[in-house]
Amino acid sequence: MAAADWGGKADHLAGERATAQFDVDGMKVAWAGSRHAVEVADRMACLVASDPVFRKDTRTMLSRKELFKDTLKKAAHAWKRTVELHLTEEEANLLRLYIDQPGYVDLHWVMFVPAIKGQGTEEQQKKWLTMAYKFQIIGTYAQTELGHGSNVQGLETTATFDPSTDEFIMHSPTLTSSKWWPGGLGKTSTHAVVYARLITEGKDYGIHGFIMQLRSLDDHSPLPGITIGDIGGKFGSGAYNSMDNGVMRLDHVRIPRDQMLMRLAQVTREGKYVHSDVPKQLLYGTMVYVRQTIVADASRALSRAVCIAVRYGAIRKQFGSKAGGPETQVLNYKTQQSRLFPFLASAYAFRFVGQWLKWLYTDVTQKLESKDFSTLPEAHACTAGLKSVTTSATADAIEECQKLCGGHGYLNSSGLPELFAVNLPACTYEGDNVVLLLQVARFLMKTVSQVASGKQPVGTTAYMGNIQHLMQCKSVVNTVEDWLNPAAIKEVFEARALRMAVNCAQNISKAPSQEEGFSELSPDLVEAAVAHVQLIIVTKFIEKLQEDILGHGVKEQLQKLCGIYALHLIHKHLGDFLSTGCVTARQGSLANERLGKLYAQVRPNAVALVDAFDYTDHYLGSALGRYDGDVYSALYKEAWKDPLNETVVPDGYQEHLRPLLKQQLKLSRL
Ligand SMILES: CC/C=C\C/C=C\C/C=C\C/C=C\C/C=C\C/C=C/C(=O)SCCNC(=O)CCNC(=O)[C@H](O)C(C)(C)COP(=O)(O)OP(=O)(O)OC[C@H]1O[C@@H](n2cnc3c(N)ncnc32)[C@H](O)[C@@H]1OP(=O)(O)O
Ligand SMILES: Cc1cc2nc3c(=O)[nH]c(=O)nc-3n(C[C@H](O)[C@H](O)[C@H](O)COP(=O)(O)OP(=O)(O)OC[C@H]3O[C@@H](n4cnc5c(N)ncnc54)[C@H](O)[C@@H]3O)c2cc1C
Repeated sequence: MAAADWGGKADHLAGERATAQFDVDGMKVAWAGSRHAVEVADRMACLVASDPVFRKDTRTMLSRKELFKDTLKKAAHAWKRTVELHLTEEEANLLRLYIDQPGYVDLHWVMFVPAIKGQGTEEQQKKWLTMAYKFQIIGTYAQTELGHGSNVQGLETTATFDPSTDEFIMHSPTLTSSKWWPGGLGKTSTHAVVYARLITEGKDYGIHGFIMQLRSLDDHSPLPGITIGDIGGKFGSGAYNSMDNGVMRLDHVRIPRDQMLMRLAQVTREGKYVHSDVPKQLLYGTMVYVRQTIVADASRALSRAVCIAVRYGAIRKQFGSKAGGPETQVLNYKTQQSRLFPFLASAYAFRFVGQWLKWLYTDVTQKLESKDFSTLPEAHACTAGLKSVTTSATADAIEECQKLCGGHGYLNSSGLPELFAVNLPACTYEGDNVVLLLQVARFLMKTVSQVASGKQPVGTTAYMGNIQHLMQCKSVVNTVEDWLNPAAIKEVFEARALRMAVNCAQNISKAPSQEEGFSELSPDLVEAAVAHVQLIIVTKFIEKLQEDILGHGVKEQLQKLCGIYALHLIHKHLGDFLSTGCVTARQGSLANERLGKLYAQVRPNAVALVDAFDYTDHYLGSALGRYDGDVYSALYKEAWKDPLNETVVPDGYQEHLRPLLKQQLKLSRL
């Protein structure tokens, strides 16, 4: 039966859209950041959706080889369209984003180019970036090794300077020093920024970046001394398997001295090591940059999952009234709302904190250019912490959205399994989330000790300066309505974060050494770091609401979402709030009561709130999340695309199924 026979072309969600109490166009602008951003995103999303080369509806059914080739085709076609249409950098980035298929180009643009920009001298940038911008070379970021990822200082690859030839000898001395994971390394990249221990005049100066050519620009074969390949299949069908994450071993490969990235440190012709007067942490600058972009990716991934689950929840009906009345939309169940609406609120919260983080990163970069390094530690803590909290929450939420969609959510055609598989590794890449939270905790412990010695903290830790008040204050909340007050919300989040940090600092000081104390207290430190990061997200949401927000009812909806985001965290982490004495049990239950009321107020706006993400059906890639809500026709149609349905009688019937059935039949007749 043809899919069309199951239903018409109507907008099955029209009724839902009619109940919205705000201007969806205005919300699109608030989400995107500006009218211009909405317009460019729309244009690029439509360009991708209307181009048959960018189809992805059968992606999960391709073999790894077919998928990889499809990724190469899409990347080449995207570049062709970029050149033909003279796309700006902003447009080209969006084009890549809406193609929605991880591939070598991500590493080239997101890591290789920024690493050279951040760590290369002007001369090096001119030489390498000119080629990289034209795709005459393809680059990756080769840091992680088989034996070490988190511990960057533990990397083993060596770069030994040979003054007799003015070259570095790049070498993998052990199996564990094999480069392992870099995206695009396996089969595509012609070049890489390789991180290795710099050895000159017999001394090991630690990790530095080097530009290496890996493959011939004529026939793509690996250069002499380089063994290179793909590390193998990864979690999920389709998903991150489009990326050729690679392994590489180097056997005394020589590169000219000027291929060491020399902005932060240099090796002279004679082999002298010279360090510039900049902090050595700038070597980690590319990671700070990418962590900041990952926060934006997380809000996008979360909003996609929420969009699918909300639209489907409005279509899916289960159980009716006892009197035989119509069945209930599953979105009307309070349990569904209490599981799903915090994710809707989180998507908006992460979006706004991501926009702020982008501003912070730009601000820090400008300061670094004028040799002001004072805000670098805060930028590191903010990017590390927000990357960690937003990606962990997003991965958990996508998984829960699959459950919220019931059985159909488990189908590849729901789009959710692939979305989960693609975003799950964000909890690990660019820094394991726990390792990054420990970096935040280290920053917090330093700040607490500075406060104790009378120094006034600034930026996202400024609240710690209010220590006298925050260590002993009691929440003013007395009624359900009091939880609508942003100042009351902010105060309890500040008090909780500060008290958790101070508790940790006090307990560490009782340990035999700072290091032992930090190690012993690390589970508590991770929780203190999470509390601090959640405070940042809540604060930035509240600050967003103080801006001019245009459009009928837009601000009101955002206020409700901000309330949901903050109050669901109080509900979820009530143990923290109670044990630090920031709220009483009664205030906790008032928060929960307020939350229930907010869910009810958001319910009629839920579909319009996900429409404001402005995603095309192509980008969503979900039979359940379609704009028109024609879910059942779509599921039915998608099923027939499966290769198993290419024949009515399956392959293998003659060899395995028929003989079995025949034999069993024969036995039963005996
Ligand atoms: C369908 C989907 C379709 C398409 C997707 C579309 C688009 C995708 C777009 C983008 C995707 C993004 C990326 C691509 C995907 C994946 C790529 C992945 C790449 C990678 O993973 S690269 C490898 C990353 N590796 C790591 O992150 C390693 C983590 N480890 C570290 O960072 C450090 O080693 C660590 C843990 C910080 C420890 O450092 P160290 O050993 O030096 O120790 P200390 O703790 O003593 O620190 C010393 C000192 O330095 C400070 N510091 C540390 N890091 C930084 C920093 N980054 N910046 C500034 N300062 C830093 C630290 O605080 C200490 O300071 P102190 O002495 O206390 O003052
Ligand atoms: C899909 C994907 C793409 C990637 N792309 C690239 C790339 O392009 N280039 C590149 O160089 N790398 C890349 N990586 C590697 C990535 O950066 C590392 O996997 C990451 O930094 C984590 O390091 P690890 O794998 O060594 O984990 P490990 O450090 O071995 O972590 C294992 C466990 O130990 C815990 N742990 C580790 N240290 C501590 C500690 N000090 N305290 C407490 N717990 C600790 C962690 O929390 C984790 O639970 C990629 C990884 C993935 C999954």
